[in-house]
Amino acid sequence: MSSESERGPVGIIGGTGLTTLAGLKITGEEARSTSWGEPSAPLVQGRLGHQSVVFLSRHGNPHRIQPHQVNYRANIQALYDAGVRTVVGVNAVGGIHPDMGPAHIVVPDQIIDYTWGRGSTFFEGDLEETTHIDFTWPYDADARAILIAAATARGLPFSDFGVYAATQGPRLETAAEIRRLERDGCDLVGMTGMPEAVLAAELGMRYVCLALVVNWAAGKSDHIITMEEIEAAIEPGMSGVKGILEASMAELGALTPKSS
Ligand SMILES: CSC[C@H]1O[C@H](OP(=O)(O)O)[C@H](O)[C@@H]1O
Ligand code: HPA
Repeated sequence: MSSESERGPVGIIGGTGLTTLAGLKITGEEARSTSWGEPSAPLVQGRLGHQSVVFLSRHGNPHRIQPHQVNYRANIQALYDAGVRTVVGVNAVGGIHPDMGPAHIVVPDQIIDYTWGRGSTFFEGDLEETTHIDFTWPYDADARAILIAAATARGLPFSDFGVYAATQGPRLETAAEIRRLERDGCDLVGMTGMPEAVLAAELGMRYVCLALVVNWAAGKSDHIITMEEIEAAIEPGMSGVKGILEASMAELGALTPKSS
């Protein structure tokens, strides 16, 4: 744990249904440029309770950037440059696991990357050495424990495990693709979990995913997936997500940076 005066801001990357963070007491806004390009939106600085927070809307504000076109490197680099060393990535997902239907909240413990063609590493160009980071546990254990405790205390429909399948999008999956992901051991499906998680790891940041199930994945219900269904699940579900964020911010902010 670090002392109050040493604390940097906690980063929150909001996704679908979380373009802005209600409850964040905004103190400033900063348009940051990075050597990887422009992040999706200006960084919004503020406080959740006593903890300073930097909020970034993954798909821009308004929501307009497709999942395969997000500049993940610029987003993570901009947060790093703003002093963020712990990041919560909030994701809307489809549920594959039979217990993970709409409104369920999950703190996944693993991820499988099915994306392609994205800028997925900072180790590129004319470098002096090769670097292969360990990525056995893609999500930070301490940050996971904090979110899990907050979700448990609030009595929300919630799972403290799950394998997130990161697909390319922007289309949703076929039923056969979902059956394949299930055979692979995936519990949830979304389009943005990678390379966000690995880029944070490459910079030595703590990264954790807080996922809200907004629909049954393709073929897991008796109907096709509609945006109306997703929008209906987002509003109530995100209020639970915000409650978890508020309840866990101080502890997340007190985590010692991994690479200090
Ligand atoms: C049908 S909504 C798909 C959209 O929602 C998720 O976004 P995010 O992870 O940023 O919350 C998913 O990955 C897709 O981008
Ligand atoms: O069913 C889905 N598939 C991929 N991404 C998603 N994001 C929300 N729901 C889904």
